[in-house]
Amino acid sequence: MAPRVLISDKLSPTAVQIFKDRGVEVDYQPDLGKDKDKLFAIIGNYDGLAIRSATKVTEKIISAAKNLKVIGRAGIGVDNVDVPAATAKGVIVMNTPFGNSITTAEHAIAMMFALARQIPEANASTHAGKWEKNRFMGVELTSKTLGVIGCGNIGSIVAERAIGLRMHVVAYDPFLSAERAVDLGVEKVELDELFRRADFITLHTPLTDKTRNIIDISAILKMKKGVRIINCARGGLIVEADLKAALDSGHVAGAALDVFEVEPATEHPLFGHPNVVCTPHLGASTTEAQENVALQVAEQMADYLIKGAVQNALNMPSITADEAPRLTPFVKLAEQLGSFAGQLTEEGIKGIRIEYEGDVAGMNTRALTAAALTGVLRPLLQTVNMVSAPIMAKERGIQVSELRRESAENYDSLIRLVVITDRERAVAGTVFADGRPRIVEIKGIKMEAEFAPSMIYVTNEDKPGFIGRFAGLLGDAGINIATFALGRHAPGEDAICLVEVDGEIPAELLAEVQAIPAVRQARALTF
Ligand SMILES: NC(=O)C1=CN([C@@H]2O[C@H](COP(=O)(O)OP(=O)(O)OC[C@H]3O[C@@H](n4cnc5c(N)ncnc54)[C@H](O)[C@@H]3O)[C@@H](O)[C@H]2O)C=CC1
Ligand SMILES: O=C(O)C(=O)COP(=O)(O)O
Repeated sequence: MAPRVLISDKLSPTAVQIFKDRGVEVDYQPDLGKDKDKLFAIIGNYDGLAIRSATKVTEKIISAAKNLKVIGRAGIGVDNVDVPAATAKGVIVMNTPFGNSITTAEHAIAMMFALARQIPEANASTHAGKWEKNRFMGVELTSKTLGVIGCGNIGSIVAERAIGLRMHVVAYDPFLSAERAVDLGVEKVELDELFRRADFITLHTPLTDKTRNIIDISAILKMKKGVRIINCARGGLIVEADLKAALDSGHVAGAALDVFEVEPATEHPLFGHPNVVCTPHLGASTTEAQENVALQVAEQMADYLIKGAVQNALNMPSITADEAPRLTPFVKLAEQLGSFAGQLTEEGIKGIRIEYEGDVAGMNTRALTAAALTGVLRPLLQTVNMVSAPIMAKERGIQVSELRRESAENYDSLIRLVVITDRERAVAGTVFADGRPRIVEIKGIKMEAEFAPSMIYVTNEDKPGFIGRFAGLLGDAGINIATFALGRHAPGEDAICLVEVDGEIPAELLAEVQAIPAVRQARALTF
C-alpha cells in the first residue's frame, strides 16, 4: 500500500506534486494545523506529516500517531515539534536546514532598515496624507556596530550582508570557531561585550532551554541606551514585557519583531507602539524560499518512506538515497544479529560492542549500529526502531561502542555483535552475493545459517547420539526441519545447532530437547 502523508500547513503545490510523482498518497489540508483536535483525530491514518510553524506536534498528537514514521518540517525551527516524544516513538523528525536561510536573513536586514528609517510609520503617515517630513529622523547604518546572537546559517548571512553595508559586526555564538569568525570578517565576542557595544542587535539562535529569555531586563540594562533590537528567530528569546518597559523608558530606541511568544499574535502589548515594527512570522515567506523548502521536504520524506533514505533528520543518522540500496541488507543483518543476541540474553546488558570488518567498515556504521541496537532491544520494547534505539540504550545505561577493521578474515564484510553482561557473548554474520544475511559465527564457533521466522537454537556437548535424538523428538512432534546448521569448537567440546523449522515450536518440545543429557540450552527464536 502506498504510504500516506498529511500536509497540515500551507506549502507550495510543488510538495503535493512531488509526493504524487513519487508514489506517496498526499492529503493537503493547509489549515488543519490550527485545529489540534481534528489533527489528533486523524493523525493515526498517516505515515508522514509535513508541517511549517503553525502545526504544534505535541506529545499528545504523537501518541495518537499510530502509523507515523516521519515528520517533515518545511523550514528550519522544530521548536513546535516535541522531538524527544517523536524519538521515543521511533518517528524521524527532519527539517530543511538551508532552504529559507537567505530569505530570513534578508528579512532581518529589511527589518533593520525599517527600524533605522522608521519606514512603516512614515509609510502609514504618508498614505494618510500627512506629509510629516520633520517627524521622521533616521540613523545611518554605516559604521554602526551590529551584534549577531547566533552566527549559524542565517546569522552568518546577516553578518555578510551587514559587512557589505559597511557595518562592524560582533558575534556571540559559543559554537562559532575563531577561524570561521575570521573567514566571515566578524569579531567573536562574549555576550556581555556584545550587549555593551552593539547599536543594533539581531537574534538568530534556535529556541532552546539555553536561549529562552536570552534578552530580559538584565540583558537590556547592559545594552547601550538607544539600542535597536531585531528578532526574526523565535518569540521566546525575548521577554516581551521587559522589552516593552525598555521601549517605554527609551532605553531601547526600537524593536523589529517577526516572531512572538504566542503565535498567531493577534493582540499584543507592543502593537501600536510607535517604535515597534512587526511582521506576522514572515521571515521565510518568499516565493523562492517556499519553493525550496516544499520541494526539499517532499523529496526527503518520499525518499524515506519509499527508499529508506534519511536526510536532514534531527534524531537519526543520515542514509543517502545512493547508499540506501547497498546498506539495506546490512541494516537487516545488523538488526537480525541484534535480535539473535537480544532473544538469548536474559541478564542485564552492560554494553554492546559492534565490530565492523572489511567493506562494511567503510559504510554508514552509525545507521548499522542503530539497527543492531534495535534488534537487541526489541524483545524488551516492541516498538523500538532505528530512531529510538540509541536513546533507549542510553537510558538503560548500555554502553555502546563500535570497532572498525579494514579487512575481514574469510568474508568481504563481517559484522560481529558482542553483548556484554557479566561475560561477553558474540555472534557474527555477513551478507552473501544474493543480498541475504547469514549467521557465520556464534560464540566463536564457525557455522553458516540463514535467519528464518522459526528457529531452534541448541547448545550442547559434542557427543554421539545427540542429533539422532533431537531430530527424533522433532519428528515425533510433527515438526518439519527446513534447514539444519551445526558447528563446534573441537571434537567433544562445545557445540551448537541452529535449526529452521516450519511452524511454531511448542514449549513442551523445547522442554524435551532441553532434557536430552548433552544439551545445555534449547531456545526458540523468531526473526
Ligand atoms: N522568522 C522565520 O520565519 C524564521 C526563523 N528561523 C529561526 O532561526 C533560527 C536559526 O536558524 P539557522 O541559522 O538556520 O540555524 P543554525 O543552527 O544554522 O544556527 C543557529 C546558531 O545558533 C547558535 N546557538 C545555539 N545556542 C546558542 C546560544 N545559547 N547562544 C548563542 N548562539 C547559540 C548555534 O551555535 C548556531 O550557530 C532557527 O532555529 C529558527 O528558529 C529560521 C527560519 C525562518
Ligand atoms: O523555518 C523556520 O524556522 C521558520 O520559522 C519559518 O516558519 P514558517 O514555515 O514560515 O511558518
